[in-house]
Amino acid sequence: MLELRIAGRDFGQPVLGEIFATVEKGDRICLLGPSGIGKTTLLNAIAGLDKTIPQEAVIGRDKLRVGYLFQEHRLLPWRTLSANLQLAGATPQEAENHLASVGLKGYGHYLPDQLSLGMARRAALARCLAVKPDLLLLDEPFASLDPVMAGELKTLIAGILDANPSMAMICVTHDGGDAEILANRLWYLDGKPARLQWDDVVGEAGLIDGLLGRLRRLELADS
Ligand SMILES: Nc1ncnc2c1ncn2[C@@H]1O[C@H](COP(=O)(O)OP(=O)(O)OP(=O)(O)O)[C@@H](O)[C@H]1O
Repeated sequence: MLELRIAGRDFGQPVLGEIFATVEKGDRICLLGPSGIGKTTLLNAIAGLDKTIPQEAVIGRDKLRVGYLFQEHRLLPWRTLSANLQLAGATPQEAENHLASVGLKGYGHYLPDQLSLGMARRAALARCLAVKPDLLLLDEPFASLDPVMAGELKTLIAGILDANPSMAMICVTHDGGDAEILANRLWYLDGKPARLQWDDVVGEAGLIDGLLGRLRRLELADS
């Protein structure tokens, strides 16, 4: 459904090197890698937000609806949640339904600033759903949430993916444990410039244990 042929990206100094990969329907990819290595840069390139990356570098994106959950909620602060979702393409009823599906039933008339961090993150996720995405891009969706809220959001996202088996997801995370719950595939970005050092399908418990073991050893080596 998507083919990446990204030649690279630099910001004065090289950040991303060549990135070659494909994303198929139903792929649930967790994108891991050291802090500052270029994970958000790669997500922006995939989303088409980085205008320095030629369109031909991300083949198939023009046919896809993409929902992007940024690190900040990026809801329009002067519009209600329902109005924010309607701007993304939902009808008023669909907006209510999407909000209910993320545990915000009855909050359609709230303004983003009236929400807690966790609620705002879920409202932003509802806005992603309003796009009816083929591809969901999540940039550290659990960052800054307390463990209970993070756990609830993880379960919510896993439920959304289970209910939409053809939807693909790429989720940036620092936590290999997230991958155990969400991923059927792992990307590991590293190097200067950064490349996908691993692109592994998670088929069996043993394989994911092996991958997470490798990751933990790298984390230990880093610290
Ligand atoms: N707009 C920009 N202008 C200049 N440098 C940038 C810009 N965006 C990113 N960078 C640089 O590119 C590198 C990669 O940044 P990026 O945010 O993609 O990393 P990351 O892996 O997502 O980091 P983290 O895990 O800490 O969120 C960093 O050195 C960053 O300073």
